Amino acid sequence: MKYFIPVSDAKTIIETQIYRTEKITVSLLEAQGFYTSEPILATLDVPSFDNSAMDGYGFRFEDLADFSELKVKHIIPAGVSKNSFELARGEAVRIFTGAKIPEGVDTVIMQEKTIRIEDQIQFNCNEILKGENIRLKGSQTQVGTKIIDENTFVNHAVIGFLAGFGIDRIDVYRKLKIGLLYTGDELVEIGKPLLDGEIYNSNTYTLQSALAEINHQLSFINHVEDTEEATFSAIKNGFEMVDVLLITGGISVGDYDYVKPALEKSGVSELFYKIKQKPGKPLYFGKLNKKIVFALPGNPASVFSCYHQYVKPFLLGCFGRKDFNEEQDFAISESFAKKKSKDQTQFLKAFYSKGRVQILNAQESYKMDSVAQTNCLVEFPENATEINIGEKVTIWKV
Ligand SMILES: Nc1nc2c(c(=O)[nH]1)N[C@H]1C(S)=C(S)[C@@H](COP(=O)(O)OP(=O)(O)OC[C@H]3O[C@@H](n4cnc5c(N)ncnc54)[C@H](O)[C@@H]3O)O[C@H]1N2
Ligand code: MOO
Repeated sequence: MKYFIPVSDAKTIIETQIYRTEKITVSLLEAQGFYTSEPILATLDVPSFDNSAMDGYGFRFEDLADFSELKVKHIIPAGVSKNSFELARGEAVRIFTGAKIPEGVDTVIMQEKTIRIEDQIQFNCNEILKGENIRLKGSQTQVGTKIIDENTFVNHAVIGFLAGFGIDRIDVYRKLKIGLLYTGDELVEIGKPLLDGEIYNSNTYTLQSALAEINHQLSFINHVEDTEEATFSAIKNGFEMVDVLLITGGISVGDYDYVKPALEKSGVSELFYKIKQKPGKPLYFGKLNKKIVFALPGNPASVFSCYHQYVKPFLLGCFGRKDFNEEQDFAISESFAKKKSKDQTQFLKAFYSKGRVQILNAQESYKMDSVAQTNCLVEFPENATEINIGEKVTIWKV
């Protein structure tokens, strides 16, 4: 059991819990938002035959030495394989974009560069090179070559690329099943009026949309009453349905904070509780068999920061990703100087642009106005006591 640990220790502990989900096979369109679990090999040469890149005329380049005009003899639309003719000397074929190049043709001229008089075409031979406007078989990809690596994020571009090979099913890693419990009797759903002392639930919206941005969905979002029994049974039931349970609020030390005792009662092994950081000090990370739980502190900006620093890296890590948008050497701009005590990392809402980063006002964990403006978190390291203009810092893009 680790208590009140440095950020780096917390990240290491989380990393040791990252695991791969099973491989599943899904249809090409269903694969959107998943990561591939196997390399994919080309099932075809693409293009699978030599074809014309233009609407125009195809001919034998060497004929240009002997003929000042060519006679158009055959018509070849796309989708038609017409190779059953001999292209005689001095002849051309009328051909269209994507149509198969017939035997004998080695060059295509686009029609705008020609003058057609009845069945003859003329053009300036100096404007055309041998082989022009022909897309050669296998010039994009040759059959058997690797076209997609394992762990590739499947987006519309990848889907379109694979469709070009006629690939209709692919192997991907199953997505994690994630559920969300949120605690707090003061919380009201948007759309309902607020009574005195109540606030709108916003944390579940932050998390639901953050997960959507990484193509994950929540299996459920349940509001939990602030009682020990309700918290225990919500956690117990929640674990039955998911791989990863997220909880917000109720993880601190107040009389109505039942999450930690309920996790203990559910048999969860605590992997750490509390991090030397701001915001998000009382973050809890635990495990029940293979199932993972993150209990995030309820303050809205703590939820935002803990999601980016811990939850998202875990979820992406389970897909084999290690690119967590961390970038070094951003220079602090504008008149911002902040002192803090040693022994605490701070994640400061900030805005980066062109290698420079401006730390925003309103860093308190109940304030969301800076969260709405931020495009990165600046890491104010544990042992640093000041952060000054011009200083180079690490940022985490959000
Ligand atoms: N005596 C101490 N008190 C507190 C400590 C401490 O160390 N000793 N830590 C503070 C810190 S830091 C944090 S962070 C919070 C975390 O508290 P909880 O996780 O128990 O969260 P709650 O008390 O339930 O809520 C905190 C705050 O956030 C609001 N909240 C909660 N859920 C939502 C939601 N879904 N949407 C919007 N806002 C939400 C809630 O109303 C509270 O204002 O503890 C400090 N206290
Ligand atoms: O750690 Mo809390 O998130 O500072 O308010």
